[in-house]
Amino acid sequence: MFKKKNISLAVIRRLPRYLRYVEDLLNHDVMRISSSELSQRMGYTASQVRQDFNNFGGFGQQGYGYNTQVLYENLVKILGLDRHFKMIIAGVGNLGQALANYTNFYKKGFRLVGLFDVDPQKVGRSIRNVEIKHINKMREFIKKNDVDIGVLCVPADVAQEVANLMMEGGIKGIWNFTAKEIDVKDDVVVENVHLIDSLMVLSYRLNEKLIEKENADQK
Ligand SMILES: NC(=O)c1ccc[n+]([C@@H]2O[C@H](COP(=O)([O-])OP(=O)(O)OC[C@H]3O[C@@H](n4cnc5c(N)ncnc54)[C@H](O)[C@@H]3O)[C@@H](O)[C@H]2O)c1
Repeated sequence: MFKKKNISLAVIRRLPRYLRYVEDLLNHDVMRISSSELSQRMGYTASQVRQDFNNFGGFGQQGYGYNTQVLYENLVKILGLDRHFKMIIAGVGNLGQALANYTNFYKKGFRLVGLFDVDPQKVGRSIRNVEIKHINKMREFIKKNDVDIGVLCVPADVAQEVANLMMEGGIKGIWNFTAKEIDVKDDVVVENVHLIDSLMVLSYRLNEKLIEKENADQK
């Protein structure tokens, strides 16, 4: 359906932002947008937007721009959001519980089907009607339910061990929140998340502004 070539990770990382933006246009009944308007509003160049979309065949028409509904549907397909992936969380502590309670994942097609922990105080309790099971039940659960994504929210020192259990069950993708870089089989996809990286980028930009101000004050 779409041109499948080696799409750079930088392009892929821009797609969710396009989707969010186009979704917002649709919510405001904007049914059509030019690439220059889209780019201006998003802070990209028009040629970048065209290039990004051309990776997937391009969805615009010369002189018309983009039909926002068509663009939205294409972005959903490209991102695989129409597949409704099944997801489990291993480690139901502060972060695991926050993620389990975040209903927007469900709205985007990620279905939370299992929660796993070792803590006897947590096992048996439920979050949003999903029961927390002991980690020793996870491998069979993944197999039986054909789970796609495993979310790793355990302490770093057991991350690889828990990731191995996920892979033995046949998990296809791991969303790794731990600080540990995990080793995975070739057919398993890993996405590492470090909120602190984003905070450090904020710190960098804040620092630049403060330096600018300090230099201006000294003049
Ligand atoms: N990437 C990020 O931005 C980010 C942000 C916050 C936390 N983290 C990381 O996420 C992880 C969880 O953080 P937290 O604050 O929720 O910690 P937490 O201590 O509140 O929760 C950890 C949970 O893992 C469980 N656990 C321990 N060993 C286990 C095992 N072998 N199998 C299954 N469950 C097990 C514990 O019982 C506990 O419920 C940590 O590795 C932390 O560093 C990452």
